[in-house]
Amino acid sequence: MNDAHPSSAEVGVVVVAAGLGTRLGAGMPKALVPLAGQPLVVHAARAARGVRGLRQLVVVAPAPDLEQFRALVPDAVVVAGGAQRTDSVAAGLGALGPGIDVVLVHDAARALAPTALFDRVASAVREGYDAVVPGLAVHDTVKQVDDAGLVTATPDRDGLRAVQTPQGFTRDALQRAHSGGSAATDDAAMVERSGGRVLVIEGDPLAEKITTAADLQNAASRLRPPDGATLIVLGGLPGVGKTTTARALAARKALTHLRVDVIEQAVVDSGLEQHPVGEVGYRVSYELAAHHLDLGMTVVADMVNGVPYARDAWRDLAAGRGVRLLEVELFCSDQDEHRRRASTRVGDIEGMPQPSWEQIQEREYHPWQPDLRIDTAAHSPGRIADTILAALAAPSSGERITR
Ligand SMILES: Nc1ccn([C@@H]2O[C@H](COP(=O)(O)OP(=O)(O)OP(=O)(O)O)[C@@H](O)[C@H]2O)c(=O)n1
Ligand SMILES: C[C@](O)(CO)[C@H](O)COP(=O)(O)O
Repeated sequence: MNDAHPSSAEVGVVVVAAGLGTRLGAGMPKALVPLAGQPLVVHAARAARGVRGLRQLVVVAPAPDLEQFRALVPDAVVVAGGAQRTDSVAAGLGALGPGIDVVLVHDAARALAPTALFDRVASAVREGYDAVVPGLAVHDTVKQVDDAGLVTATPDRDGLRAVQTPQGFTRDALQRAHSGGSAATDDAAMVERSGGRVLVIEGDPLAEKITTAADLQNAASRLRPPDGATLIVLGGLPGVGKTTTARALAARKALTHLRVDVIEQAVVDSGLEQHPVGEVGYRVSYELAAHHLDLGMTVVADMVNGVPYARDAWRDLAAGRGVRLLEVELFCSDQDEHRRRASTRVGDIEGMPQPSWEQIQEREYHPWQPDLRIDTAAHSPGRIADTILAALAAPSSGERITR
């Protein structure tokens, strides 16, 4: 084991997407093949982009298609790959800028690997390993055979793991392994050969590789939303009535109410942070929302959602899971009424500070184009909930509505 990396280590992710996809046989590079309406490389980049401490995203694409990949993943450095996967990883590694200590190498073909897996791998590298690889236990008995098919060994399957990506490395270890000029079907094998210590951590069935048409179908069925799963994103300044609206919705329909204040106070109570806790509440909300959407629940995200980053994260999450998204902005057109609400409201979460009217007015809040804008000065909470449920029942028209 190497000396532990500081937890502030900056992460670079290399998504290798330069393969031809011969076994899939889609008539185009595999990373461009659509899954739930978006190319595999877009799914893979979305998950990679969420990893904590990301400094740079590199996508390695087939040489003739660089411009197409640049348009699909505009925030990535896109470089041309080589004939073998190892060559493509080397090209990606060469494109990484300074200040990166931890490198994650990921197959675009493992398009559904979740961000949480990237985070777990990166954290384990920071604990001080040269390489960290996610893997799943092998359930079949595996035989080793010779060229004639004769069995030469039956390894104990308890000691076997089928490994996945993202695979994580200290930058030094990965560069050392690649400088040896050898090749392998995964980069961890090269680190093993160069004497590095490689840790296998628990993988994720979602990170399975899409190799054949049947794999693509399986991935599509994982993404197909259970009937009715919908993400309702509420947004608006503190005191406009988001939580009241969410409660009115919950009284009418079984749903998951994700209230960021509850999460933030729990984090503070745990002693990990103090108010204001930064983005942790939002990040926990994204993960919980994904989990509940996968269970087929409708989820109401109740938080200010004032900045484009948060709104984009919700959009990406809904698109990635193929669920309907309804963005609802609540506002209070009557300033006196808004101020009255802000100054008279009694917090129902012990320990959670209430923002003052001045703090509310200074809160960062960018103009938005949601599906629905509702004036809470003009409608009762019950009426607002009914309006939102009516919008859910209607087929999505793409029209922006203000009430
Ligand atoms: N020369 C190569 C070969 C593979 N890859 C990438 O490595 C990952 C794993 O490879 P695989 O799933 O085998 O993809 P393909 O090589 O495209 O598939 P096939 O062998 O069926 O052609 C994929 O994301 C693929 O794009 C790459 O970047 N460069
Ligand atoms: C890196 C890898 O995905 C780990 O399972 C795998 O080895 C890639 O192999 P492929 O032959 O390029 O699909």
